[in-house]
Amino acid sequence: MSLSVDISHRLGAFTLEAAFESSGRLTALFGPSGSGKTTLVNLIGGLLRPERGAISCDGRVLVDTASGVFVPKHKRRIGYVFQDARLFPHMTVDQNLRYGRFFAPPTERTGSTADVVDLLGIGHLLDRGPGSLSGGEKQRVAIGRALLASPKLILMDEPLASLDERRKAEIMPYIERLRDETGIPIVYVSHSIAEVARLATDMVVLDAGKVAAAGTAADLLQRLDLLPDEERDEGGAVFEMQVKSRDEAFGMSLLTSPVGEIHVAELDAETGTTVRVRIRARDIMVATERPRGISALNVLPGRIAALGTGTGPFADVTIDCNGQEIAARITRQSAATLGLTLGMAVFAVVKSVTFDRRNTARTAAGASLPRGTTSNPLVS
Ligand SMILES: Nc1ncnc2c1ncn2[C@@H]1O[C@H](COP(=O)(O)OP(=O)(O)OP(=O)(O)O)[C@@H](O)[C@H]1O
Repeated sequence: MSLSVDISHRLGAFTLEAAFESSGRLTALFGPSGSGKTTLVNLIGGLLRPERGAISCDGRVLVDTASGVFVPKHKRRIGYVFQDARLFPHMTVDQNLRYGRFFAPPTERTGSTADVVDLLGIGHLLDRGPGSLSGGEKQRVAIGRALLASPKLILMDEPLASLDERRKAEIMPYIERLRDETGIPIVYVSHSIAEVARLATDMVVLDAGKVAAAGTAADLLQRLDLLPDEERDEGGAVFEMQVKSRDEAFGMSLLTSPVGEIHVAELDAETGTTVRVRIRARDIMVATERPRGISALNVLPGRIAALGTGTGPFADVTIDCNGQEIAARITRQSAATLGLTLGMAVFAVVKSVTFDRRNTARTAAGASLPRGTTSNPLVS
């Protein structure tokens, strides 16, 4: 899919001026509260008409103020999933799903109800009313209802925001399946880096109504400068890795990745599976010599490709490992003590226990996150 946006729109004192293109399977709109994420989603969905500009999806013009085109929202074929599921309380789950189906023109219906029910694991809920469902189950039904309308695009506006961590973890695999198995592009609003790292292929960072950056999630998640202070600890590299072998006795898995082999603990995935792994910048230690006699199992040789020290207590070190960049966050004092300089040979040290389940996710076979894990020349 390709989504192309170039619009300006004023709401009271706030002005959104956004221009970006995305061809991702799941494009995250990320930014602090009030940065314009929902306004942008409403403009894409046709709930708002922009003062200036154009939006097109897969070459189909949804709005273009220059030529006077404005496709009304019910003709855009866009599925919406909101923070609250907004199911009809007087209907059963099955009736809610059928309601979604009603909006797909018969000739354009893709995917059977049975397939959607299976994809989202909601078969056992069909006769129940929304009042008896958990928050996560409601959201799965809301996704099913949106999906059954055979949309060309799905807009998800903070769909996990009202769920606790356990429910979030429960629903994430279904959003991954939606992303990997249906082929329907998703625009996903979030202000959680953990969510974006797990789900997004692409990312648009909004700040005060402007696009601060747009690109692949793998590239932008390493840009710690783009992240708000409270989320900076969550930033870091995201790679797809293959499970090479498992050591049942120790509960360990060995993964092959673009940065080298990685040992992780407690990964519930079979040999040969592709998993998406996040290496948070704050979980990396930097050593100028190969460490010996330490417990950390992952020691990745590399070179310093960028060094951001500034005046605060932290230093952001980008390490090029095997042609792939990894962001590390250490103290400025450590950077000074070690005498870190651009091009210096170093080792990135990562403890295996930092790869908990929150930092690993399954991906569909052949899913292609590493469009973003670009190869960068060594800076020396
Ligand atoms: N109808 C309106 N009239 C005036 N200002 C508005 C209107 N709707 C939104 N705004 C303002 O526009 C700005 C962007 O709002 P928007 O809801 O798009 O932000 P957001 O990034 O989605 O925020 P959040 O993460 O809190 O949901 C905010 O400052 C908001 O107060």
